[in-house]
Amino acid sequence: MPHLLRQNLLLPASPTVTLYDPRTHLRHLPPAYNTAQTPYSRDKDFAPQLRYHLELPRKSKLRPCKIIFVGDCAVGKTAIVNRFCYDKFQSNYKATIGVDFELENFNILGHNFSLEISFYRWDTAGQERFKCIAGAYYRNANVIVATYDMSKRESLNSAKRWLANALNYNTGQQPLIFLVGTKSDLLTKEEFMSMERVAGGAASELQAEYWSVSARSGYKITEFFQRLAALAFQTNVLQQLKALNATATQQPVQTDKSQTFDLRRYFSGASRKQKSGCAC
Ligand SMILES: Nc1nc2c(ncn2[C@@H]2O[C@H](COP(=O)(O)OP(=O)(O)OP(=O)(O)O)[C@@H](O)[C@H]2O)c(=O)[nH]1
Repeated sequence: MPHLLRQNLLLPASPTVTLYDPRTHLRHLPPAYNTAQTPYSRDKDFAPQLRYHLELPRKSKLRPCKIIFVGDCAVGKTAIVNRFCYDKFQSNYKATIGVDFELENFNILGHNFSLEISFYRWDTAGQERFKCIAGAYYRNANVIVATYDMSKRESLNSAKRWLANALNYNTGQQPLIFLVGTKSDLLTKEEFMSMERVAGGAASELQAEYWSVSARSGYKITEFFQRLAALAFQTNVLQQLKALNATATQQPVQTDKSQTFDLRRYFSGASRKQKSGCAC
């Protein structure tokens, strides 16, 4: 056990403490808002090959996940993020100027995974100077969250346009797409159900996963972010696994072609060699 020499006393080193937070510590894949209607996994758990890959001794560090929120001004983008990150809600509207940015750390299956969340405004008068950074904001998004205000039906059409614009900057990759209806607390039960039917249809067309939320009441905010983080994590790890497999198949290590290539044996063998100091 490592010791520290403090004031001539041998004291045990204090253990690294990771506080357990049920909001951000995930061990299973959280369900979709509507499990019958999602383009993504309907399983109750992560893909088996993901758990298998995470056990491998040689895997690269997980890249942070870039999430962009798009949608009309005042639909509630900032409020959703603030409710999840700080558990706070402000009823007075303060317009976002340029880009706002939040970092949220998850621990998924024992691995650290960060979400880089940003929301951006560039379409209002006097903010033309921010247009030049639009490309940087949109590009390389792992997740796009298109938001609309459930109490303003026209904002759903705007959300579709915002999403199309963001996708134009991400043609080389396939970001996860969510369509999120905000301010569900402002609707009666009938209005809510009617709006969900319309927006659910739009989400299917857009091949997006649909969620209704309320930053004011907190309705489905945590569930939404947990689902988003877990799906982004799974996509990230499976992409890494695919890249490793591609590299491994380009460098055959077996001469007997009748045997299938076992990635786990290959990497565990490599790590044993390293530990024993064998240079061959
Ligand atoms: N009733 C209700 N009001 C909300 C909710 N979410 C946001 N609002 C209000 O809607 C207004 C706009 O919210 P913001 O989160 O600032 O909207 P935004 O999309 O970030 O706006 P921009 O910064 O202009 O892009 C504020 O007055 C919020 O208090 C909600 O869930 N329920």
